[in-house]
Amino acid sequence: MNILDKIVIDKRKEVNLKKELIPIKAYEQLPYFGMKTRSLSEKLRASQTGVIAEFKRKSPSKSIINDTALVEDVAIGYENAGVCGMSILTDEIYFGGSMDDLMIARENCELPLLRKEFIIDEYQIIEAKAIGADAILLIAAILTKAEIKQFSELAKSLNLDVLLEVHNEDELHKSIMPSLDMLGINNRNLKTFEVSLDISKQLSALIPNDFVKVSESGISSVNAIKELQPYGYKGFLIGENFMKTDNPGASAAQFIKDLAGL
Ligand SMILES: O=C(O)c1ccccc1NCC(=O)[C@H](O)[C@H](O)COP(=O)(O)O
Repeated sequence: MNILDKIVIDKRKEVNLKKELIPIKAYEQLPYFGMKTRSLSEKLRASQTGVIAEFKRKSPSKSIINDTALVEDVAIGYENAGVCGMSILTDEIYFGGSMDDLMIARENCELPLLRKEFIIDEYQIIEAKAIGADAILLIAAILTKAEIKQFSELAKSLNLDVLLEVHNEDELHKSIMPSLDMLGINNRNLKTFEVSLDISKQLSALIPNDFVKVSESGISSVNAIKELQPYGYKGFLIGENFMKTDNPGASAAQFIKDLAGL
Protein backbone atom coordinates (compact mmCIF):
# COMPACT_ATOMS: atom_id res chain seq x y z
CA MET A 1 0.00 0.00 0.00
CA ASN A 2 1.40 3.46 -0.86
CA ILE A 3 1.70 6.25 1.72
CA LEU A 4 -1.19 8.27 0.31
CA ASP A 5 -3.59 5.32 0.72
CA LYS A 6 -2.34 4.87 4.30
CA ILE A 7 -2.83 8.57 5.09
CA VAL A 8 -6.40 8.44 3.75
CA ILE A 9 -7.28 5.33 5.80
CA ASP A 10 -5.99 7.00 8.98
CA LYS A 11 -7.73 10.26 8.08
CA ARG A 12 -11.11 8.50 7.72
CA LYS A 13 -10.68 6.95 11.17
CA GLU A 14 -9.70 10.33 12.65
CA VAL A 15 -12.63 12.20 11.09
CA ASN A 16 -15.18 9.54 12.04
CA LEU A 17 -13.99 9.65 15.65
CA LYS A 18 -14.08 13.44 15.76
CA LYS A 19 -17.59 13.50 14.31
CA GLU A 20 -18.74 11.44 17.29
CA LEU A 21 -16.95 13.70 19.79
CA ILE A 22 -17.56 17.18 18.35
CA PRO A 23 -20.83 17.86 16.53
CA ILE A 24 -20.53 20.14 13.52
CA LYS A 25 -22.87 22.66 15.21
CA ALA A 26 -20.15 23.31 17.82
CA TYR A 27 -17.79 24.55 15.10
CA GLU A 28 -20.46 26.80 13.63
CA GLN A 29 -20.62 28.65 16.98
CA LEU A 30 -16.90 29.55 17.02
CA PRO A 31 -16.03 33.24 16.38
CA TYR A 32 -13.93 32.67 13.23
CA PHE A 33 -16.79 30.81 11.59
CA GLY A 34 -18.65 34.06 10.96
CA MET A 35 -15.62 36.19 10.15
CA LYS A 36 -14.55 37.59 6.80
CA THR A 37 -11.83 35.63 4.98
CA ARG A 38 -8.78 36.94 3.09
CA SER A 39 -8.38 35.79 -0.51
CA LEU A 40 -5.14 33.95 -1.24
CA SER A 41 -5.89 33.76 -4.97
CA GLU A 42 -6.38 37.53 -5.26
CA LYS A 43 -3.11 38.17 -3.44
CA LEU A 44 -1.28 35.81 -5.78
CA ARG A 45 -2.81 37.39 -8.89
CA ALA A 46 -1.60 40.83 -7.78
CA SER A 47 1.87 39.72 -6.65
CA GLN A 48 5.19 39.81 -8.51
CA THR A 49 6.67 37.10 -6.28
CA GLY A 50 3.76 34.80 -5.32
CA VAL A 51 5.33 32.86 -2.48
CA ILE A 52 3.09 30.70 -0.27
CA ALA A 53 5.33 29.70 2.65
CA GLU A 54 4.58 26.51 4.53
CA PHE A 55 4.84 25.50 8.18
CA LYS A 56 5.83 21.82 8.18
CA ARG A 57 7.62 20.04 11.06
CA LYS A 58 8.07 16.67 9.39
CA SER A 59 6.89 14.80 6.33
CA PRO A 60 6.69 11.23 5.09
CA SER A 61 9.43 11.92 2.53
CA LYS A 62 11.87 13.71 4.84
CA SER A 63 11.03 12.68 8.40
CA ILE A 64 11.98 15.54 10.81
CA ILE A 65 12.46 18.91 9.08
CA ASN A 66 12.18 21.30 12.05
CA ASP A 67 10.91 20.32 15.47
CA THR A 68 11.92 23.46 17.34
CA ALA A 69 10.40 26.38 15.38
CA LEU A 70 7.35 27.97 17.01
CA VAL A 71 4.42 28.52 14.70
CA GLU A 72 3.82 32.06 16.05
CA ASP A 73 7.42 33.11 15.29
CA VAL A 74 7.23 31.58 11.83
CA ALA A 75 3.86 33.23 11.04
CA ILE A 76 5.20 36.66 12.07
CA GLY A 77 8.46 36.02 10.21
CA TYR A 78 6.67 34.97 7.01
CA GLU A 79 4.37 37.99 7.17
CA ASN A 80 7.33 40.37 7.64
CA ALA A 81 9.11 38.63 4.76
CA GLY A 82 6.27 39.64 2.42
CA VAL A 83 4.91 36.22 1.45
CA CYS A 84 1.40 36.10 -0.07
CA GLY A 85 0.08 33.42 2.22
CA MET A 86 0.98 30.72 4.72
CA SER A 87 0.25 27.03 4.32
CA ILE A 88 -0.15 25.05 7.55
CA LEU A 89 -0.16 21.27 7.74
CA THR A 90 -2.83 20.30 10.25
CA ASP A 91 -2.25 16.53 10.00
CA GLU A 92 -0.67 15.22 13.19
CA ILE A 93 0.36 11.63 12.45
CA TYR A 94 2.39 12.17 9.28
CA PHE A 95 3.31 15.88 9.48
CA GLY A 96 3.39 16.67 13.21
CA GLY A 97 0.86 19.47 12.72
CA SER A 98 -2.42 20.36 14.39
CA MET A 99 -5.45 22.61 14.19
CA ASP A 100 -3.87 24.53 17.10
CA ASP A 101 -0.98 25.47 14.78
CA LEU A 102 -3.42 27.10 12.41
CA MET A 103 -5.27 28.90 15.19
CA ILE A 104 -2.00 30.21 16.66
CA ALA A 105 -0.92 31.47 13.24
CA ARG A 106 -4.35 33.12 12.85
CA GLU A 107 -3.85 34.99 16.13
CA ASN A 108 -0.39 36.18 15.11
CA CYS A 109 -0.68 37.32 11.49
CA GLU A 110 -3.02 38.73 8.88
CA LEU A 111 -1.80 36.50 6.04
CA PRO A 112 -4.28 34.38 4.11
CA LEU A 113 -3.94 30.92 5.69
CA LEU A 114 -4.23 27.70 3.71
CA ARG A 115 -5.35 24.63 5.66
CA LYS A 116 -3.08 21.92 4.23
CA GLU A 117 -4.98 18.72 4.98
CA PHE A 118 -6.11 15.50 3.40
CA ILE A 119 -9.73 16.53 3.03
CA ILE A 120 -12.07 13.58 2.53
CA ASP A 121 -15.17 14.86 4.33
CA GLU A 122 -17.25 18.07 4.45
CA TYR A 123 -16.68 18.11 8.22
CA GLN A 124 -13.02 19.13 7.70
CA ILE A 125 -14.10 22.12 5.59
CA ILE A 126 -16.41 23.42 8.33
CA GLU A 127 -13.54 22.88 10.77
CA ALA A 128 -11.16 24.83 8.50
CA LYS A 129 -13.47 27.82 8.48
CA ALA A 130 -14.02 27.62 12.25
CA ILE A 131 -10.29 27.66 13.09
CA GLY A 132 -9.58 30.72 10.93
CA ALA A 133 -8.42 29.31 7.58
CA ASP A 134 -8.97 31.37 4.43
CA ALA A 135 -8.34 28.60 1.92
CA ILE A 136 -8.46 24.83 1.71
CA LEU A 137 -6.53 22.27 -0.30
CA LEU A 138 -8.30 19.53 -2.23
CA ILE A 139 -6.16 16.69 -3.61
CA ALA A 140 -7.50 15.19 -6.84
CA ALA A 141 -5.65 11.89 -6.27
CA ILE A 142 -7.84 11.04 -3.25
CA LEU A 143 -11.21 12.42 -4.42
CA THR A 144 -13.79 11.59 -7.06
CA LYS A 145 -15.00 14.27 -9.46
CA ALA A 146 -18.32 14.41 -7.55
CA GLU A 147 -16.47 14.95 -4.25
CA ILE A 148 -14.31 17.71 -5.74
CA LYS A 149 -17.52 19.46 -6.86
CA GLN A 150 -19.34 18.93 -3.55
CA PHE A 151 -16.37 20.00 -1.37
CA SER A 152 -15.35 22.99 -3.48
CA GLU A 153 -18.93 24.28 -3.65
CA LEU A 154 -19.25 23.99 0.13
CA ALA A 155 -15.95 25.86 0.57
CA LYS A 156 -17.07 28.64 -1.77
CA SER A 157 -20.36 28.97 0.13
CA LEU A 158 -18.21 29.67 3.23
CA ASN A 159 -16.07 32.20 1.31
CA LEU A 160 -13.02 29.94 1.46
CA ASP A 161 -10.67 29.91 -1.51
CA VAL A 162 -10.03 26.48 -3.04
CA LEU A 163 -6.65 25.20 -4.20
CA LEU A 164 -7.10 21.98 -6.16
CA GLU A 165 -3.93 19.91 -6.45
CA VAL A 166 -3.09 17.51 -9.27
CA HIS A 167 -0.03 15.59 -10.35
CA ASN A 168 -0.96 14.31 -13.82
CA GLU A 169 -3.16 14.94 -16.85
CA ASP A 170 -5.97 12.56 -15.83
CA GLU A 171 -6.33 14.24 -12.43
CA LEU A 172 -6.35 17.64 -14.14
CA HIS A 173 -9.06 16.68 -16.64
CA LYS A 174 -11.37 15.32 -13.96
CA SER A 175 -10.91 18.39 -11.77
CA ILE A 176 -11.49 21.48 -13.87
CA MET A 177 -14.69 23.17 -12.67
CA PRO A 178 -15.81 26.72 -11.87
CA SER A 179 -15.87 26.27 -8.07
CA LEU A 180 -12.05 26.26 -7.89
CA ASP A 181 -9.85 29.35 -7.52
CA MET A 182 -6.34 27.96 -7.87
CA LEU A 183 -4.96 24.93 -9.68
CA GLY A 184 -1.86 23.53 -8.08
CA ILE A 185 0.54 21.21 -9.82
CA ASN A 186 2.37 19.14 -7.22
CA ASN A 187 5.89 18.45 -8.44
CA ARG A 188 6.08 15.66 -5.87
CA ASN A 189 4.47 12.33 -6.67
CA LEU A 190 2.73 11.68 -3.34
CA LYS A 191 2.90 7.92 -3.88
CA THR A 192 6.62 7.63 -4.71
CA PHE A 193 7.99 11.01 -3.42
CA GLU A 194 9.79 11.59 -6.73
CA VAL A 195 10.09 15.35 -7.35
CA SER A 196 10.44 17.11 -10.71
CA LEU A 197 9.65 20.70 -11.72
CA ASP A 198 9.08 19.33 -15.24
CA ILE A 199 5.61 18.22 -14.07
CA SER A 200 4.62 21.89 -13.62
CA LYS A 201 6.11 22.77 -17.00
CA GLN A 202 4.37 19.90 -18.82
CA LEU A 203 0.90 20.48 -17.35
CA SER A 204 0.80 24.29 -17.39
CA ALA A 205 -0.66 24.63 -20.90
CA LEU A 206 -3.62 22.44 -19.93
CA ILE A 207 -4.74 24.76 -17.11
CA PRO A 208 -7.36 27.29 -18.27
CA ASN A 209 -6.34 30.91 -17.60
CA ASP A 210 -9.35 31.54 -15.31
CA PHE A 211 -7.47 29.75 -12.52
CA VAL A 212 -4.43 31.01 -10.64
CA LYS A 213 -1.66 28.53 -11.43
CA VAL A 214 0.37 27.33 -8.45
CA SER A 215 3.49 25.18 -8.55
CA GLU A 216 3.99 23.10 -5.39
CA SER A 217 6.90 21.21 -3.80
CA GLY A 218 10.58 20.85 -4.48
CA ILE A 219 11.16 24.58 -5.03
CA SER A 220 14.50 25.44 -3.43
CA SER A 221 15.87 28.37 -5.41
CA VAL A 222 14.90 31.69 -6.93
CA ASN A 223 16.04 30.28 -10.27
CA ALA A 224 13.38 27.56 -10.06
CA ILE A 225 10.71 30.28 -9.81
CA LYS A 226 12.23 32.25 -12.68
CA GLU A 227 12.03 29.05 -14.75
CA LEU A 228 8.38 28.48 -13.85
CA GLN A 229 7.05 32.05 -14.26
CA PRO A 230 7.10 31.95 -18.10
CA TYR A 231 4.72 28.97 -17.89
CA GLY A 232 2.11 31.22 -16.27
CA TYR A 233 2.65 30.28 -12.63
CA LYS A 234 1.67 33.01 -10.15
CA GLY A 235 1.94 30.97 -6.95
CA PHE A 236 4.84 28.94 -5.54
CA LEU A 237 4.31 26.75 -2.50
CA ILE A 238 7.56 26.35 -0.57
CA GLY A 239 7.94 24.30 2.60
CA GLU A 240 11.15 22.48 3.33
CA ASN A 241 13.46 25.10 1.83
CA PHE A 242 12.40 27.56 4.58
CA MET A 243 11.55 25.14 7.37
CA LYS A 244 14.89 23.31 7.31
CA THR A 245 16.63 26.52 8.46
CA ASP A 246 16.94 27.83 12.04
CA ASN A 247 14.87 30.89 11.14
CA PRO A 248 12.25 30.13 8.44
CA GLY A 249 10.97 33.75 8.43
CA ALA A 250 14.44 35.21 7.81
CA SER A 251 15.09 32.61 5.16
CA ALA A 252 11.82 33.54 3.38
CA ALA A 253 12.72 37.25 3.64
CA GLN A 254 16.08 36.70 1.93
CA PHE A 255 14.45 34.51 -0.72
CA ILE A 256 11.84 37.16 -1.56
CA LYS A 257 14.46 39.92 -1.69
CA ASP A 258 16.50 37.85 -4.16
CA LEU A 259 13.38 37.02 -6.18
CA ALA A 260 12.32 40.65 -6.38
CA GLY A 261 15.89 41.60 -7.34
CA LEU A 262 16.34 43.89 -4.33
O1 LIG B 1 6.05 16.34 1.73
C1 LIG B 1 5.80 15.12 1.70
O2 LIG B 1 6.64 14.25 1.92
C2 LIG B 1 4.42 14.64 1.40
C3 LIG B 1 4.15 13.28 1.38
C4 LIG B 1 2.86 12.81 1.13
C5 LIG B 1 1.85 13.68 0.91
C6 LIG B 1 2.08 15.07 0.94
C7 LIG B 1 3.35 15.54 1.16
N1 LIG B 1 3.64 16.88 1.23
C8 LIG B 1 2.66 17.91 1.15
C9 LIG B 1 3.09 18.96 0.22
O3 LIG B 1 2.45 19.09 -0.79
C10 LIG B 1 4.30 19.80 0.52
O4 LIG B 1 4.43 19.94 1.89
C11 LIG B 1 4.30 21.20 -0.09
O5 LIG B 1 3.98 21.20 -1.44
C12 LIG B 1 5.69 21.86 0.10
O6 LIG B 1 6.68 21.02 -0.45
P1 LIG B 1 8.23 21.27 -0.17
O7 LIG B 1 8.55 22.68 -0.55
O8 LIG B 1 8.95 20.29 -1.05
O9 LIG B 1 8.46 21.03 1.28
